[in-house]
Amino acid sequence: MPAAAVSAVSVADLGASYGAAPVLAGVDFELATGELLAVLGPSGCGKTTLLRCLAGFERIEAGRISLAGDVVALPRVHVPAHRRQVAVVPQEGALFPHLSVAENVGFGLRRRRPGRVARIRECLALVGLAGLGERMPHQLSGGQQQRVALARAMAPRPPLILLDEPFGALDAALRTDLRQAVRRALKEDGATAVLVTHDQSEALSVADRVAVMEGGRLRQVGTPEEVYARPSDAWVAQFVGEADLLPVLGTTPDGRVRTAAGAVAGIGTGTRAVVRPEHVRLTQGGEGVTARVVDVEFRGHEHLVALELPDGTAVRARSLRAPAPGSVVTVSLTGAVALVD
Ligand SMILES: Nc1ncnc2c1ncn2[C@@H]1O[C@H](COP(=O)(O)OP(=O)(O)OP(=O)(O)O)[C@@H](O)[C@H]1O
Repeated sequence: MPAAAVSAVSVADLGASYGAAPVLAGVDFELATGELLAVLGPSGCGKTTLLRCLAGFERIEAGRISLAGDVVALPRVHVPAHRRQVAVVPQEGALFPHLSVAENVGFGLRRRRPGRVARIRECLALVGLAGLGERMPHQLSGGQQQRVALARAMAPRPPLILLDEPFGALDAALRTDLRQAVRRALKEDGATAVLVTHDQSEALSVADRVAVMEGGRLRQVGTPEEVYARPSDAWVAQFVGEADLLPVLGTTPDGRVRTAAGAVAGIGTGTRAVVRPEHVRLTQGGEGVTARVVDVEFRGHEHLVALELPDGTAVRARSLRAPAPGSVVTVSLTGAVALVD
C-alpha cells in the first residue's frame, strides 16, 4: 500500500485576529502539490490576512497550518517567514528597479547554484518573456512586470506561491490575457499556489478549486464548476456569478420544480431555485410565462435583460437580441438549477 499523499498545504480550523477584532475563524482546506486555489471574497473578508498567515507574517490564534507535512503554525508555534520559504507575488510586482529582469528573476537563487542561469531562462520562458532578461524593469509594461514578479517567485521552486490580487492594477483586457498566462506558467512548472481575488470571473477561469470566503469564514471550497453550478448557499450563489433566487412553488409530476418563471430540473434540495441568466430563455409567444422587459444592459457579445414576472418577481436573462424595454416577452427555463434554502 502506498503511503497516503501528504498535502502541500493543510489548514485546519484556523483563527486569527487583529487585537480584539476576529478576522478569520474555522478556516479549513487542503491543497495537493501542483494545485492552484483561488480564495474569492468581497473586500475586507480576510483574504489578505489568510495569505499573511500562510506566509508567516501573522501569528495565528487557533488551529494549525502545515506545509508539506511540517507544522509551521499553531497558536504557540510560529515558524518565521524566512524559514517557510513561501513566495509572495504582491498586487504590484515590486521588482528591484536597479536590477535587470534576469537578476530580478535570479534574486532568490544562490549565486553559485549550478544551473542558475538555465533556471532564470526557463522561468522567463514560462511566463512568456524569453529574451527580455537584459531589460530593466522600467523598460517593461505593467503586465510584463507582473510576469517577471511571477518568474521571480517561481525560480527557487518554493513549496507554495501566494498571489495577492496579482492583476488588480491592470486594465481589463490585460488582466484576461495575463491570468491565462499565469495559470499556464504555474501548471507547467508544477507549482502549488494560492491566489486571492475579489473578481469571480478571475477565480473561476484561473483556479483548479475556489474557496469562497465571507466574513472571515470559508463558505464553500470546490471546483469552479461545483461552486458555480452547485453553490452551497444563497450567498455563494449570488456572489459567484449572477443569480436570481426564485421561491420553489411545488413540483411537477415528472419531478421538476415549479417557479414563477416556469418549471425546471432542480439539483439538490432547498426552498429557492438559483436561476442564472443562461437558464432563462426568451421567445416571442409560444409556451411559457409572459414577462415585461424592465431594462436591457448591453454586454458587447450579448444583452442582460431584466424582466418582471406576472407576480412581480424579478429575473434576468441572457439574450443575443435586445428586446425593447416595456415590451412583453415569453419566458421559460432550461437546463438544471441548483436549489438552496
Ligand atoms: N493591520 C491590521 N490591523 C487591524 N485590522 C486590520 C489590519 N489589516 C486588516 N485589518 C482588518 O481585517 C479585516 C480583513 O482584512 P483583509 O485585508 O484580510 O481583507 P481582504 O479580504 O484582503 O480585503 P481586500 O480585498 O480589500 O484587500 C478587515 O476588516 C480589515 O479592516
